[in-house]
Amino acid sequence: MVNLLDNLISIELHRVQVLPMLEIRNVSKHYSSIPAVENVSFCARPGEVTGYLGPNGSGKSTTMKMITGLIATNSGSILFDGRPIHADLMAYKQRMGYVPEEPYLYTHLSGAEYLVMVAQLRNLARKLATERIDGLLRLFALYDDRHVGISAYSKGMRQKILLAAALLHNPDLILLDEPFSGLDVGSSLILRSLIEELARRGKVVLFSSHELETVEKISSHIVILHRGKIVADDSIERLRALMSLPTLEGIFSQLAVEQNTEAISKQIADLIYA
Ligand SMILES: Nc1ncnc2c1ncn2[C@@H]1O[C@H](COP(=O)(O)OP(=O)(O)OP(=O)(O)O)[C@@H](O)[C@H]1O
Repeated sequence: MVNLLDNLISIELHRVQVLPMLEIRNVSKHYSSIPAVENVSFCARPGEVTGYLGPNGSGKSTTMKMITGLIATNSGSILFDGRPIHADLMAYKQRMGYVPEEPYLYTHLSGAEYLVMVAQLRNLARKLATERIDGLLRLFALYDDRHVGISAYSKGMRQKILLAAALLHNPDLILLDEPFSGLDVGSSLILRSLIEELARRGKVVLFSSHELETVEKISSHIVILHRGKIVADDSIERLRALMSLPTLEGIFSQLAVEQNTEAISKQIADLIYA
């Protein structure tokens, strides 16, 4: 009986250990002498959607870029699956999909050509790549425009290409920096469900957004940054209970909005009428 219990515990421990987890430990970044991110620590777990929030300039994109390995930290460490990401950055990048805030695309390529290039960089087998690219282009409603140059794509179409490129290799870690930017209502609803579905299937999903209603609907875990520092790191339910506030907007306003928004809007209107 004891042996059986030991075995069960060891199987459970093993199961817990093999689940990939993203850990940010005391990470700081400054540009020249200006601090952008200060001593930030949090975890994003598989099966959860972690919403990363903060006002403009609070350090969200800087954190995302450090997690991708695109920019270096000044201090602290970032671990995935228990290993520092820089221990084998190439292997880590094969497991990561990233949608950047700015759409850096080769606009002289068509949507299909761009995805083929990404598939090659990801070392995807040709047949698998063709199937996935065709499927993603159809599902993102880009198939009819697949041979059109990206320079002629709308903002939303470019965003969908970025999303397809980030998901093509079925990554374990999905980093989405304002992924709803430019998407129409239908596409946003698809992306919302997709984020939830990918988390349900065990992916680690970290996404930043200013759309608090969406974040509230799909995130199980909320991290809020303010001036480069973490001011909240908890489940949405616990944040609501702890702060006795019913909505994420109320919680966010209390923790991270300093301006008197009504007064400022009135001042702007008064200014242009003067
Ligand atoms: N390349 C850079 N050089 C110098 N300062 C930078 C650079 N990138 C970001 N910063 C500064 O770092 C701080 C954090 O910027 P960051 O882009 O991470 O904020 P953010 O939370 O993503 O903002 P937003 O919501 O507006 O996208 C800001 O003060 C910004 O001016």
